[in-house]
Formats: sequence, C-alpha cells, structure tokens
Amino acid sequence: MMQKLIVGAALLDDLSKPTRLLVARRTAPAALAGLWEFPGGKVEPGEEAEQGLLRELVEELGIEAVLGAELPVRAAALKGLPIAADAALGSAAEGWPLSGGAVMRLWLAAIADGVPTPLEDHDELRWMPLSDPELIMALPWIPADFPIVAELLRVLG
Ligand SMILES: Nc1nc2c([nH]c(=O)n2[C@H]2C[C@H](O)[C@@H](COP(=O)(O)OP(=O)(O)OP(=O)(O)O)O2)c(=O)[nH]1
Repeated sequence: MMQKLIVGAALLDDLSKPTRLLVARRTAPAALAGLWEFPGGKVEPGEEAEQGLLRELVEELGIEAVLGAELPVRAAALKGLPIAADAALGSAAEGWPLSGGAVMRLWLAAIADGVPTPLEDHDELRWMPLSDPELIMALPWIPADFPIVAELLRVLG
C-alpha cells in the first residue's frame, strides 16, 4: 500500500517577520476531536503536494495562501534531541511521521486573500503568539505533532 502523504500549513501572519501562528482544532474523527493541528489534509491522486495544500486551505479555511519554505525533517527533532545530534542520526525522511504509517510535509504559509474561517474539519481557529512558545506547546495537539511544532518554533525563534 502506498504511504499516505499528508500536507500541512504553518500559517503565519507574515512570512518574513512572523509574530503569530494559526492553529486549528479538529472535529473528527472522535479520537482526534478537540485536538489541535496544522490545517491541511491528504494529497489526492495526481496532485502535487503544494497544490494539494493550497486546495485544502481553500476548502477548510476559505483562504488563498502563499507558501514559503518547507520545514525540513530533522531526525534528532523526532527524538527531542538538539541539532548537534543530527549528523549521527543520518538523513531525513520524506516527511514527518504520523500515526498509521502516514507522513506529513509542512510548509510555512501566509494568507494572500480571505479571512480564515473554520468551514470544515475544525470548530475553532486560534492565532497564537510566537513570543510564547510554551503556550503553543501546552495546547493539546495531535500527539504526533509535538516534535513538529517544537521544531517549527525552534526554526522560527
Ligand atoms: N491536517 C492535519 N492532519 C494531521 C496532523 N497531524 C496528524 O497526525 N494528522 C493526521 C490526521 C488525519 O489522520 C490525517 C489527515 O487527514 P484528514 O482527514 O485531515 O484529510 P482530509 O482533509 O483530506 O480529509 P478526508 O478527505 O479524509 O475527509 O493526518 C496535522 O497537523 N494536520
């Protein structure tokens, strides 16, 4: 079976001088309802990853987005180790591991048009201040997201 590719957006108020990150609270399935995540979803057959992400952002949030850099996968980040440990752990995978054999690729992104609205899959959207990384880490994220969020905050900080 093909590995499931999930694409997500770290939606920022500004790509060059970010101060806030948009986080989204899932409504389904029951096991994930109430947990926070990056907006995004599954890439459809025949779709490029970036194209799938832009589509998901229209469907879920009603916004046109511009994508910035992808957050590179660091092996050490997955183990909660500092950047110095990367060399010993070898090269990065093609995405951040999620449960069930899925992987997620995450891009920095910003709004080009529209106001983010929880149109589907979410019941709340929240702009979190990047000046308070502990507040962001304290949210009940989908468990697999914690190392990704930590790495994102490290890169942005
Ligand atoms: N969007 C998103 N999904 C995540 C994150 N972390 C994580 O484990 N996941 C998991 C939850 C889901 O099992 C899967 C994403 O699938 P989804 O159900 O959101 O995809 P979709 O919008 O295309 O929905 P559908 O077509 O299956 O209805 O990845 C995250 O940060 N963002």
